Amino acid sequence: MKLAFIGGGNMAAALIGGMVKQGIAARDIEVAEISPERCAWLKQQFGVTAGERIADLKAADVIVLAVKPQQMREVLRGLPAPRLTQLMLSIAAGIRAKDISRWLGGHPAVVRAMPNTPSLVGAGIAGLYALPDVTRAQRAAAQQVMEAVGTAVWVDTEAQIDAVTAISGSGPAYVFYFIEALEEAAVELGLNPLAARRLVLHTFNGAARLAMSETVSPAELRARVTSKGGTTEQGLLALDQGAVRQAIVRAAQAAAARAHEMGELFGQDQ
Ligand SMILES: NC(=O)C1=CN([C@@H]2O[C@H](COP(=O)(O)OP(=O)(O)OC[C@H]3O[C@@H](n4cnc5c(N)ncnc54)[C@H](OP(=O)(O)O)[C@@H]3O)[C@@H](O)[C@H]2O)C=CC1
Ligand SMILES: O=C(O)[C@@H]1CCC=N1
Repeated sequence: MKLAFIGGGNMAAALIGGMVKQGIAARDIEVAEISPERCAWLKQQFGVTAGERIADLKAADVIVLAVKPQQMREVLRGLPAPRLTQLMLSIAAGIRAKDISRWLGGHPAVVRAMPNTPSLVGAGIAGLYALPDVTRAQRAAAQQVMEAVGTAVWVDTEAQIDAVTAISGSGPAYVFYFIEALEEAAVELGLNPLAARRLVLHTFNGAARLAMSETVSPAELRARVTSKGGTTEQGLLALDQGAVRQAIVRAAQAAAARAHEMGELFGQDQ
C-alpha cells in the first residue's frame, strides 16, 4: 500500500516511524511537509521521501491528512480534488468528515482516525469513523494503516471521535504528566534522577501490563496493592484529598469539549 502524508509533524512522524519499524517499506511512504528542515529530518530519520508537495498524489492508495486542524481547510482547498478518488484518512482533532468531504468538492471516501503517539513503538490505539459512502475495502485499508502501528477500534458516531481524542489521543500526555510528577517526588524523597526515572517507568509499564493481562478490574488490582494500615492507603488518601480522580475526569471533559469546539471553529468555510 502506498501512503501519502500531508503534514509531517509529531503525529505523522509517530505513525511513519512506527510503520517503518514494523517493516513497511520507506519507499512506499511520501510526505508533503512545509518545513524544509522537517523534510530533511524525516528523510534522515525514516528514509521516506519528503518535500513541499507529493509528486504524484494519484499514485497513493491512501492520503493521510496530518496537518493541524486550523490548517486543514486551506490545505485541502489546494489539492487537485476532482482528480483524487482515493481514501482520505484524516487524523485531525475536531475536524468533521463532512467538512473534509465538502472542502474536497464532495469527496465521498473520508475516514477519520484518532491515533496516538505510542504508535511510534507499535503500541498505538486509534479510533476510526467512516462516512457512510466509504467502501468496505476503504474501511479495511484505513484499519490496516492504523493496525500497522497498534490497535484500531471503530466507533458508531462521529461525536465519539471527540471522546476518543480526549481519552487515548490526548491520553499519553496525561500519563507523561503523572510520570513527571512521580519522578519529581522520587527525587525529592532522595533518589537520584536516573534511579527515579527507572523506578517510575517500570512501575507504569508493569502496572499497565498487569492490568492488561488480568481479568479483574483496575479497582481490584489497586485493592491488592493497598495493605490495611499500610503505605498505599496513605498515598491514595492524599490523592483523594487532592481530588485527583475528579481532576482527571475534568481533564478528559475539557479535551473533548475542545475537540468539539475545534470542529465548530475550523470546520466553517469563512
Ligand atoms: N500530536 C498528537 O499526539 C496527535 C495529533 N493528532 C492530530 O494530528 C495532526 C497533526 O498534529 P501534530 O503532529 O501534533 O502537529 P504538528 O504541528 O507537529 O504537525 C503538522 C505539520 O504540518 C505542517 N504543515 C502545515 N501546513 C502544511 C501544508 N500546507 N503542507 C504540508 N505540511 C504542512 C506543519 O508545519 P508548521 O508547523 O510550519 O505549520 C507541521 O510540521 C493534528 O490535526 C492533530 O489534531 C491526532 C492524534 C494525536
Ligand atoms: O492536542 C491535540 O490537539 C492533539 C489531538 C490529540 C492529541 N494531540
